[in-house]
Amino acid sequence: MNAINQNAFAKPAGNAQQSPAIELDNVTCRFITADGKATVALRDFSMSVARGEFVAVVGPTGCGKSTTLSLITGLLKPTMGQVRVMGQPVDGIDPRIGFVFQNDAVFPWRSVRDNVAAGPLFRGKPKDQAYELANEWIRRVGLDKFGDHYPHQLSGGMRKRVALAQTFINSPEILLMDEPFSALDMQTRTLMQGELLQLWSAHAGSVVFVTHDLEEAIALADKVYVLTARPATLKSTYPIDLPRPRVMEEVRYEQRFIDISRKIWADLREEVHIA
Ligand SMILES: Nc1ncnc2c1ncn2[C@@H]1O[C@H](COP(=O)(O)OP(=O)(O)OP(=O)(O)O)[C@@H](O)[C@H]1O
Repeated sequence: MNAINQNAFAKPAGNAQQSPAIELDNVTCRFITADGKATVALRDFSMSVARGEFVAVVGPTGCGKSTTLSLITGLLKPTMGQVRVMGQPVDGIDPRIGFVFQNDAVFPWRSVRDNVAAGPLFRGKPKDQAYELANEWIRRVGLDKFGDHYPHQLSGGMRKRVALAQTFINSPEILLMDEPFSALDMQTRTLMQGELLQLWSAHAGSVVFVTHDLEEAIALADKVYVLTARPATLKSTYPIDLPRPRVMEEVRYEQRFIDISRKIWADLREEVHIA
């Protein structure tokens, strides 16, 4: 992928006194299933993501990580507590938020170019401008030769690049990622992690990255949140003081990385066993 040094994330206006990008205050989220049973996914959970911060969320399977993202997007409302984005209570779908999920959100019947242009077109950009921007993003994610290809003609890693272009083209101030790379093989995954950091580091956006993979969380993030087994609440928070830029192929062999991994895993392991 080409080096990226232009703004993809919209720079938030204002100064350091601003509210955090995302705040969850004592949030509880309870689901009532069709047979009337209650499941508490999150309990009294608080989290704060600063503007420009890269936060990773880890926790045992089924604890409530994806639920956290759904609360930030406004797809779910908390049973108790408050969720704020840029200082305002969440109220419906916020166009400042972009998503990348495990499953590609590409339209299989559209070419790469049409997929990438879809966001700006939907937001009302004139067609020529939307396609000019799409071509620029296709180039930035290294898919110049594949603009006319369809998703089924691409590898998993290439489809993920389309997903990143589709998301970054909308200049999100907040990017929510739910195990975006977990379906990729190890090498492609490492490449994509590096590409994501390149995109993110050039901009002022905030990222919440949910993953099962503790090493991925540490390699990418400024801060790792460890959740408890369900009902999830915050178990601990770890600032990751590894210097940036980080080289994904090398960072996990550094002694500091190994020390941090060991510490967080000791914490996470207890919860995985409970789950
Ligand atoms: N819409 C829903 N209705 C009922 N229960 C739900 C709903 N969404 C999630 N849950 C339940 O809430 C709990 C938390 O789910 P969530 O998907 O947030 O966990 P997760 O930590 O992301 O899981 P995983 O690690 O397996 O991806 C699970 O027990 C799940 O079954």
